[in-house]
Amino acid sequence: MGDDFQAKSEAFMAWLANSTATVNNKIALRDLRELDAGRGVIAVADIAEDELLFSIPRSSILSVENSALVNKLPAIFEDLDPWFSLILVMIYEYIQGNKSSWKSYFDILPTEFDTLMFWTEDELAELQASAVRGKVGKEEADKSLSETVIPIIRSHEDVFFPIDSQAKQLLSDLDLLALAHRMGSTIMAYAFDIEPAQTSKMTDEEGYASDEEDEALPKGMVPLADMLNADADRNNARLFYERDILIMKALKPIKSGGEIFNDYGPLPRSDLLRRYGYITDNYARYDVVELPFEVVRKVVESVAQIKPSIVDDRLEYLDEQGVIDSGYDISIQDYQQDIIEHMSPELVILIEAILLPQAEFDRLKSKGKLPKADKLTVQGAKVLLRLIRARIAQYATTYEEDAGDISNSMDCRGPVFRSEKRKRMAKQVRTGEKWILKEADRALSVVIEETAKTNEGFAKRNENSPQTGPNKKRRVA
Ligand SMILES: C[S@@+](CC[C@H](N)C(=O)[O-])C[C@H]1O[C@@H](n2cnc3c(N)ncnc32)[C@H](O)[C@@H]1O
Repeated sequence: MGDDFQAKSEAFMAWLANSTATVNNKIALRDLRELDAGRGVIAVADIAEDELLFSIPRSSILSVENSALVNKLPAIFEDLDPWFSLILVMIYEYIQGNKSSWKSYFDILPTEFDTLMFWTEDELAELQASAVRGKVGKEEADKSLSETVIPIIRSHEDVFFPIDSQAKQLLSDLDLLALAHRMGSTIMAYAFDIEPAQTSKMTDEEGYASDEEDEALPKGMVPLADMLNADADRNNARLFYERDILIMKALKPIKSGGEIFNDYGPLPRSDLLRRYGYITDNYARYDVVELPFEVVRKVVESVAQIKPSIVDDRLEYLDEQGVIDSGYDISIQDYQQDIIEHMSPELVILIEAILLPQAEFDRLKSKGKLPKADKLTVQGAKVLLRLIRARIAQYATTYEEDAGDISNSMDCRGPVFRSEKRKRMAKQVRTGEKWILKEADRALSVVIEETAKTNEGFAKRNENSPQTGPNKKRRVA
């Protein structure tokens, strides 16, 4: 079975060889469907650290810059963001069929996805109270694609549809919407942010760039570079941007037979599922639970010793100071360390600000100041504990109910039916989140008990600790 699959892989590699790409003969594109991992790149001989795996000319990248569409309709791209621009280019090139330079590449790109955008309501319900459900954005995507991409195609049908093709007659608006979703989801799971030949992008000392920096970069589909699967622990290759070519290099020695892995950055499993449609335990350490602002608000209102209108005033001030967010993350890690390390600093500030006596709050406000993010009082810890428990109660089942059942099937691979597989992945996500909440509950309870005796503030935040909370950064791909 799957000869078509193999033939397509071979045609793709032949197409690549016809460009000025170079591919090290120690690597090969392989069928990894038995591992439920589609295609992947493996080493067929031992590879040394820093060895070049392949290089792709910038001219082979499927991007706005390289597509004939930009010459035919330059004006449509003027105010269009990188996503919609690349979606349009991909639809255009796809519709050109054999006439597109990227035909062999399209032949190996997916037509179906397990990303959350394509899950049924029934499947999404298995995520229970995970905040990721609110991030799928299906309706918003339907609306924005229908209002931007489809009208552009319809008003330039002469350009988008080749005269001799049936596509114009055959593709209804609904078909175009489905095609736009397919291209959008391909971009989400496959595209790279293409750094210009001369980069001015700011990264921090760990090599992370802010989301804003990445969003500004044009997106492009980089053939072969996107055939690497990814793994947080087994990452052994990385793409480097040079003036005329992009180079994939080994970051460490790779043994013959080993898979070559990229890294998608420190993504919680919920986001891995949303963006890439798969999960592995190796990303569990990046899991977070979001405490939605509405839950925070309800809890602080219920515990505050002040009138609701005063709570509102304080929240307004906190908003001016940039403390209010749609949600606050708590992360996993090791609760032997200070619990406060794993809480969003803004959440601690918010809770402590609500608990302050009025005179103290007024004093801070008059100086434009805020309570310290590194000091949580016992009262603050109690509020946090209520918050954690309110969040736990939002999930339909308990950690214990879920955990027993997934222990032997954490990898979720193999020949299971698609819907069952999705539900099992959802269960892994929600169980990971419940574990964080359970650990936070345990750690807070211990700390409250111990520190209640002294009534001192506790849990100093280590100034050198990594940033947590809503402003997390992403590693440059
Ligand atoms: C950039 S592509 C990698 C190539 C892909 N396997 C293919 O056949 O086209 C990303 C997609 O590969 C799959 N994938 C990536 N890493 C994986 C892994 N470690 N295990 C299973 N699937 C993986 C996911 O479906 C993801 O959306």
